[in-house]
Amino acid sequence: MSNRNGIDTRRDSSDFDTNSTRTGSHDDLRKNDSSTVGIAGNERVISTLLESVQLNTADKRVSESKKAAHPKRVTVECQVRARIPYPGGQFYLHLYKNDFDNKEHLAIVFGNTIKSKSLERVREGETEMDRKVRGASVDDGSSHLNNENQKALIPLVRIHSECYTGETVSSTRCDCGYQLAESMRLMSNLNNGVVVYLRQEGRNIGLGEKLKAYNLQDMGHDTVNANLLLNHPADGRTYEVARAILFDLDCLEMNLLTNNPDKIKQLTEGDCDDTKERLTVVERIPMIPSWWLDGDTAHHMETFQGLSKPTSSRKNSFDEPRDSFQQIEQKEATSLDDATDRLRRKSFVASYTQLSSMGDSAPSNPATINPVPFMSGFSDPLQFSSHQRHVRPFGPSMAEADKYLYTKALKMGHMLNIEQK
Ligand SMILES: Nc1nc2c(ncn2[C@@H]2O[C@H](COP(=O)(O)OP(=O)(O)OP(=O)(O)O)[C@@H](O)[C@H]2O)c(=O)[nH]1
Repeated sequence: MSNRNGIDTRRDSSDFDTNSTRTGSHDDLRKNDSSTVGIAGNERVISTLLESVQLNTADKRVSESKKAAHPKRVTVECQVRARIPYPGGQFYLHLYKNDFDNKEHLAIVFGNTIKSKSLERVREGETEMDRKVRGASVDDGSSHLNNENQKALIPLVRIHSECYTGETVSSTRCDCGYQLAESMRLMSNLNNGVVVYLRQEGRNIGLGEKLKAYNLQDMGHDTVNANLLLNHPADGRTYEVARAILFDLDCLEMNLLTNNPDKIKQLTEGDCDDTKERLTVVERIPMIPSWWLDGDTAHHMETFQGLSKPTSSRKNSFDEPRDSFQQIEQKEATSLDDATDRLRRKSFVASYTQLSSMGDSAPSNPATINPVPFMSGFSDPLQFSSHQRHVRPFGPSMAEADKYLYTKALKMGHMLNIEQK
């Protein structure tokens, strides 16, 4: 199968190699869906399926090394850039087209120094107004390329895969909403960073298949087995589009926010274009779930303060003087639109403090705790902006996300210290 640009978009068949046990998995599932044989009730079928899962996990490991050995080179073009104000400040949203798939991948850029080469390129026949409308600068487009400041700091980067459930409707089955909000908060604080937002819903199996996987998880399977039972790889994502976007944004060196070693491997493996330039991850910044840290004010920012060991001649953005937690709180609070929102925020923080101090006896639904004295009408954190809600999820409500995180650590090799929990 080729995409409209003639590029082969088929999954590498070796990635999804079938064997005799595997080919049966869909059928077995269908059998198990029937009213006579439930998945939980048939041990023989379960053990066959699990055997198949183990075999395929082994296949997957082999195929992943093959996948990484031949990274594709992809061309991207930024179509438009626009400023987006949000409760934590503002960023520049970049929308990309590419010749690998027909999805609109995005870059969420913080600070003024990171610019897209393809957006700035002068297009034939365009007027000044055309450039303004697509968000390009109105000089000849080359000034930013000589800007020494642009090269001064190593940006904080996150490669983030779309998760409608976690980000838009605040699912606590996974940590995706938190990861996106926390990355944005850190980048906003540094005023320097990029979230490459890839449309890879459900680790690239799509929302419909992910929802089926959720139903399998409700029958007792973990996130890896659920994917395999649906005949998908545990993780089918590749990162050549991300690599091309970072190259376009001139972010060749970066501090990368991730726990996923496969991302680092794939990102840094292939070259970007005929210049043969490659991306370098100067430092991996772990994504530690905030609810695993001690105390309600324990903060991601503090956890990697002082960790920075720049290996390049460029300055590391973490070496710059940085706001304390209280200053960040104040900055975020004052960026809210009006006094009412500030009151809501105080109320939210107070609720959170109250909940944390209750330890194990905390109710799983934070809305059931006593209204905080500050302004009881706004004590329900769900009334707060989704962004803020994701930055500080309530520990007791994240039990299912914790299960998901354990599986990522134990079965997918993600670098998460589950003893920290
Ligand atoms: N198939 C599947 N996808 C899921 C599930 N839960 C979350 N996702 C998707 O997983 C993607 C995020 O990947 P993760 O494995 O959580 O994390 P990661 O991006 O690999 O690693 P980090 O960089 O450390 O965050 C998003 O596209 C989510 O929609 C699930 O149970 N099944």
